[in-house]
Amino acid sequence: MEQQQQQQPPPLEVRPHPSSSTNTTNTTTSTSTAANKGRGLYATAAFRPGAVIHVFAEPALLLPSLPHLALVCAHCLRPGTPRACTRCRAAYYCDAKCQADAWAAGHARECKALRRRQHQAQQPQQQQLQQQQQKQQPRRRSQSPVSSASASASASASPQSDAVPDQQTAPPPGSAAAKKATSAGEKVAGRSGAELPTPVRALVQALLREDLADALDTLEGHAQHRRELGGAAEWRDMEIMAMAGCAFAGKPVNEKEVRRAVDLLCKIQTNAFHRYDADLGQVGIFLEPTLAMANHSCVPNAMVQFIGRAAVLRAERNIEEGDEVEISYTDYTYPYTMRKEALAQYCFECRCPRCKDNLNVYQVCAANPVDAPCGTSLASDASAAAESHSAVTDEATLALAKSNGESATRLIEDWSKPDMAPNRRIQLRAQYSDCRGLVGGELWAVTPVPQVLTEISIFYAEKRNFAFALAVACLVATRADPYRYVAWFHLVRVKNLFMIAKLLAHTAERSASLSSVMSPPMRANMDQQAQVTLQDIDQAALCQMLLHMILRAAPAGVPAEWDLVEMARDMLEDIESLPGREKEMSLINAWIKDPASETSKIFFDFAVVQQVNALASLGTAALKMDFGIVF
Ligand SMILES: C[S@@+](CC[C@H](N)C(=O)[O-])C[C@H]1O[C@@H](n2cnc3c(N)ncnc32)[C@H](O)[C@@H]1O
Repeated sequence: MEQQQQQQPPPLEVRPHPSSSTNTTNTTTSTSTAANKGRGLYATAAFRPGAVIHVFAEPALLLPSLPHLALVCAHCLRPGTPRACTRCRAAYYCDAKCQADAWAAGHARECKALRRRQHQAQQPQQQQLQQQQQKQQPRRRSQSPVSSASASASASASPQSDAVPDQQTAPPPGSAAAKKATSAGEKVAGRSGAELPTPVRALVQALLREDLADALDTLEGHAQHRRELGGAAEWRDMEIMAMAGCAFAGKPVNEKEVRRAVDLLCKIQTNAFHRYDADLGQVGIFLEPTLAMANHSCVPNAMVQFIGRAAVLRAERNIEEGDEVEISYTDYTYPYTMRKEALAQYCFECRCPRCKDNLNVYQVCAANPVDAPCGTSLASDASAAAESHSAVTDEATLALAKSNGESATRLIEDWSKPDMAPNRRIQLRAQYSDCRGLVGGELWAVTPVPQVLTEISIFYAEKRNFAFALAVACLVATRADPYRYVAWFHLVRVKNLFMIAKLLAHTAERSASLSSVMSPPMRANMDQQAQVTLQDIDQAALCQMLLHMILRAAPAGVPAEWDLVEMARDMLEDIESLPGREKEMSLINAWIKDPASETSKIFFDFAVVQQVNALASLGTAALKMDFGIVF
């Protein structure tokens, strides 16, 4: 199926935004506005929410990020225990097939280039420092950073020697910018191929592979804008990386090459996707030239999901033929100013409805409903419920969502700094306390409340208090997720369903013994409530149905390769092999066969929606007792 889709041209057309006044291939000078978004992707067919628009199976660039080099396969980016390429030791693969495919796709040249640099990186540090000092002198007289690179290029033996700061652009010694610049130099100084920062590694590939450089040439990079407005230190970082890239790729480090390399870096920065893994975080970068034509909106009608090497473009809302297909470059549930900061790296200001009126998640949910087919959502009436939520109807709550959402998110980021965490429980209490205004206003879906609750659920699970972990996860899945991510198949929602299913597997197999840190009388009271709630629920049936919801949320045609689907299938096999569940199995099978029948709807509402909501209520009680805030 994947191959079939791959052979088909995408049902998409690349063309300039209707109100763009210039040919955007060359718009490198100014910040884009909504009226000048450059080119965009336009649908040549209609798509319903959840439909796969296209599978981009052959990325031009797919690269693990530096911290994940030894944790994911360099060819398919799947996590595991990959083995190193014995020649360069800078690429790891799951198996011989991935290695052979990667070799053919370009690693052959990269491997050679990286090995060529290996012995230089092993030079004694002292010797490198001496070289660096010798080369500093003449460069201080040069006018531009690029020409300074040119002056020293012929003498340059390693990327480190090219990383010497130019005085014209150097910030005052000891300033914050100077420290940053030094660290940028350190990023590449004396490193082996296996230690190259991800953008430099991407650049090396672009310099070695003409197909990739050609693809990048057609893309927007905002080089001039970045140079003029990005700040001298940032620009010098780019040049240092560009020089390192040239040196590693075996190119002359002269003005022309460095300028081209900086341009390529800008294009990579503007057009590459960051690939996230639920457990590992940002595992790598992905770039495909057609997909790179998709513009941004904070109320997007499409989303990208990564499966193995492929990027799957799916409709998030109804898309009609001729509509522009827009995706979100950042998490659209974050507060306005934080989205603005994140989007600044793409050199434009977003003017979507969410940004224009600084709407909260409930307002967006109420105004932009996405229908959920029967048996797919824990809150299929979320948009209707949002319409009457005080975050939509009451001015004071609206203002609270705006101001507290912003301030609490920034406070929580501060608490997440390593030196601010004396103890995990204290940290979580402080973070929950930062959310007290939002929780008091029943604003469960407003960032950072769901994020803090998810951390609390993980904390409970780590403490083996699976009942409370489950209850808090259900709170997120019912009171937050359907409002902040309106599409029932959104990855965050599906992952939270999986978290609930995994926790249910624990609570079902244990007697839900709870160990919280609250006072003994409270604990006794709470344990009892938890026990009663859990006893009332057929945990195996609930788990089984949640797993089937995950299977339904997978993109059609490519489910088998989706990690979540693989894990859900494994768990389902275990549950379905349990003896003595014939009655439950026949009900569940009827629901799977025809989820829209009246009996199935009643069954789903009772066995799933009501049970998860009962657990969510337990979650609010658990939070009050364990993380309660004295007002
Ligand atoms: C990945 S590219 C998308 C394709 C791009 N429009 C082009 O013509 O090459 C990202 C760039 O598109 C522009 N862009 C994307 N979304 C935009 C938006 N909502 N408003 C204004 N410009 C946008 C910005 O210039 C941004 O740096």
